[in-house]
Amino acid sequence: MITMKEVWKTYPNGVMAINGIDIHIDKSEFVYVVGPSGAGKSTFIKLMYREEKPTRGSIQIGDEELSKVKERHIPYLRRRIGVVFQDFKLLPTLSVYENVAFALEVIEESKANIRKRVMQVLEIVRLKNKARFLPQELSGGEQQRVAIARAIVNNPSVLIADEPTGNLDPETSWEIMKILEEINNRGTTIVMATHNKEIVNTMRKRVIAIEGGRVARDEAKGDYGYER
Ligand SMILES: Nc1ncnc2c1ncn2[C@@H]1O[C@H](COP(=O)(O)OP(=O)(O)OP(=O)(O)O)[C@@H](O)[C@H]1O
Repeated sequence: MITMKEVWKTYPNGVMAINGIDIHIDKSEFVYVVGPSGAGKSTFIKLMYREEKPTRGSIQIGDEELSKVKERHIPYLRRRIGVVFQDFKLLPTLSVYENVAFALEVIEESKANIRKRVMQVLEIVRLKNKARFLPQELSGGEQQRVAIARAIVNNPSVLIADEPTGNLDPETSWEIMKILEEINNRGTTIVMATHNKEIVNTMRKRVIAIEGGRVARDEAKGDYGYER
């Protein structure tokens, strides 16, 4: 599903964030990306959704080579790769419904299809009853659930999450993890960068540890491994 071959990333200021990474992630895997601050986790993840381009090497998602995707085709790529961020990134003046529908509208779906699909995903994240609310009227956990709904509305094969529980309390973080696990159980590959030791150590999924821009550890039922 996701293959990185000899991937390197040096930022324009000369920082070498990723220094030769080779990994393969299969369909339906759930993978945690861990590592010390500044280790390159966000860069690794940004390369996967084509927010950054590698300086060298190839990244393939499904049968698509990311470096060959043209700028104008990126919205279509995001249809197959959903992304969730620590700070939710919802549009503040749009309702829950509109925030989720927006992702479909940019690729010109019909109104009837939009309505059907948006209500389906709001049901998955258990927010159907708050479709008309504005983001500011929701708790942090609810806002993150909207962001997840938006990320999966196009039924992507891969969901990428960069610290999705970073702004949430432990209980709310677990609610988010439950939803991500349900989405994973439906067949979506999930890659999640996190500093949340408790979640990683409880879930016992594949753990890729990045240190100094390289894979320091890659374990099938791994643990967090750092004091934090
Ligand atoms: N846009 C950028 N331009 C220049 N350097 C950057 C940029 N983004 C990140 N870096 C640098 O690349 C290195 C890796 O950063 P990255 O954000 O990938 O680490 P991280 O593991 O996600 O850290 P954290 O856990 O603190 O979020 C750091 O030295 C950082 O300063």
